[in-house]
Amino acid sequence: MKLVTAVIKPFKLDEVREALGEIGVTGLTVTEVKGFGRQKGHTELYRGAEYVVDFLPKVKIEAVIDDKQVDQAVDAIIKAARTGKIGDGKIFVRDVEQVIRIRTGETGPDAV
Ligand SMILES: Nc1ncnc2c1ncn2[C@@H]1O[C@H](COP(=O)(O)OP(=O)(O)OP(=O)(O)O)[C@@H](O)[C@H]1O
Ligand SMILES: [Mg+2]
Repeated sequence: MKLVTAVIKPFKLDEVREALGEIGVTGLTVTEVKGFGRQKGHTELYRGAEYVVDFLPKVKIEAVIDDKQVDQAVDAIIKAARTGKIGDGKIFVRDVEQVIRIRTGETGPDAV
């Protein structure tokens, strides 16, 4: 199992959620976050130097996904979240050791 974390533009949340739903992703956690990438959010020129003036609002989506579906999920996120403009976001993929469904005690991929 992998944890797929995507930081995206907030207005793309619905499209990404739908795209993940279509490929059978069963659960998601969504958090409002702020961040910056290579352009360092809004930048401002002051005496010839660029200064960071803000973090930009983004939405972070976290989904634990069976290994077999990870590539499909990443593709779906890219397709739904991409505008082609700067700040479209990033996707991080990490290994997940264990998942436990609290109600039933199921573990591993059955609990996802
Ligand atoms: N290296 C990173 N580590 C953690 N979070 C990051 C990293 N890079 C980007 N992010 C998060 O993703 C958001 C969107 O990043 P963004 O798409 O601007 O990346 P970028 O590398 O600047 O690409 P682009 O040139 O397309 O804008 C940031 O606001 C930040 O929250
Ligand atoms: Mg950027």
